[in-house]
Amino acid sequence: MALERTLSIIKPDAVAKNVIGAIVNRFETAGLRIVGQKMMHLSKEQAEGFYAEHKERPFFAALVEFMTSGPIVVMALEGEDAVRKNREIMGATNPQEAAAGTLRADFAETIDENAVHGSDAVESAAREIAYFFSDEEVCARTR
Ligand SMILES: Nc1ncnc2c1ncn2[C@@H]1O[C@H](COP(=O)(O)OP(=O)(O)OP(=O)(O)O)[C@@H](O)[C@H]1O
Repeated sequence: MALERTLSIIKPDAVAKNVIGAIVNRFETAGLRIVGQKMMHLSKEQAEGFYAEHKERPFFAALVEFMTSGPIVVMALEGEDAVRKNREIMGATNPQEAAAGTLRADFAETIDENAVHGSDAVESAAREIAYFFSDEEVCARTR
């Protein structure tokens, strides 16, 4: 199985609930390693740029408003099959449909405030990691 990297975001609702550590623990327990991490408060332009593929969707303005409502934690995660594994740990986009024991089942209530983001493919992961991190900010785990 391939060693991959993926982007994870702990969204403003989960940061406000003070569950950063609980969420990080799920990733580490599943064997994913953090290779980049920072807290940011996105500007409107940064949030619009990140979610540009959704700009024609009816929920776009609300999504940007939510993502700029407070700080987030962005992480580059590395591991075997990291993209799929991260999405499995997150659960379905709509927390009402998320499997028991997933992050969205445990830490989110609604589809518009759903605790976490995870890249959906290796290609989008590379683009999304580069959106938030310079090369120097992503560190190889050498020991
Ligand atoms: N019908 C909707 N109503 C409100 N917000 C939505 C809706 N669909 C998606 N969103 C918001 O837009 C985000 C991006 O939607 P997308 O379809 O890419 O879901 P996802 O890939 O599961 O989530 P993410 O990209 O955040 O990991 C969702 O996480 C959610 O916050």
